[in-house]
Amino acid sequence: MKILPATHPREFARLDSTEVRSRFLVEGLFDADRVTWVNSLDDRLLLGGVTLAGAPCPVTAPAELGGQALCARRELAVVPLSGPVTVTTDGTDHRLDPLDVLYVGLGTGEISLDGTGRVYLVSAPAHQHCPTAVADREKAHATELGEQERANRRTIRRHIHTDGVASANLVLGVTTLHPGSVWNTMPPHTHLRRTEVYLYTGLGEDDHVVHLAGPPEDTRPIIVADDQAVISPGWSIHSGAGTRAYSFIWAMAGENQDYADMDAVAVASLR
Ligand SMILES: O=C(O)C(=O)C[C@H](O)C(=O)CO
Repeated sequence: MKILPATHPREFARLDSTEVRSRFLVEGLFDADRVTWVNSLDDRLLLGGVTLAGAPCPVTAPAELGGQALCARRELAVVPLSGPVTVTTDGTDHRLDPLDVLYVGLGTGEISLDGTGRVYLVSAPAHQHCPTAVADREKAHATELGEQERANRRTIRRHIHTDGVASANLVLGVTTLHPGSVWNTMPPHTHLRRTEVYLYTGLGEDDHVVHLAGPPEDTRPIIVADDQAVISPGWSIHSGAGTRAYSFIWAMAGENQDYADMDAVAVASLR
């Protein structure tokens, strides 16, 4: 498993683009038939992915977690990027369409995936059990944001959050850009109290997102392809412009679960 240690924000400014990519960009998550894991030591967010080909695929903990079951001290979100997919948790089946979300609570034993298509996994440490539940796309709390003139009209769906499917730590949702809009999260923000990961999807082979990362006064672009993720430590902005409309799955863990706990950054102050 690839492990991504934390980076000091002052060090960030000295990294070249290869080094920025190797520390913050998560690629190659969707191998066939077996889950690939990447562990960010920022808030111990564990990111996984697999491409299912019609056979059951167990979701087990990477060896580096110390030999216990994945949800022995963690919770998990399962998000099919294509599908449909059936997730079985301790003998119960949950059917998910693309961009539905299954929350899997602390203490769950056996987890397996079946179906076809790519499945994204996000796990965070948990200290209390919350019930396993489907947070489907149609029932998610949805907010419309942005303006056509700023090319940033988008729908933000919150799936795992304080007023929706409850969790101990993880907060997760899906933002979808309207056709013709390309900017997400601009004006940007930071939230020192939480790490956030964006997994961009729906771009196709030829389109990319220019994701902006780093302290607001010293940002760097990261060119992101379809089904790749970017880790944003609490000190980093996370915003991007695509070469077309797209969706992204945002997932956070840390000190609180308050979606609105953001430190806004003025566009004019960005460097
Ligand atoms: O488009 C947006 O704006 C977002 O989706 C913002 C994310 O939800 C986020 O960054 C939450 O901290």
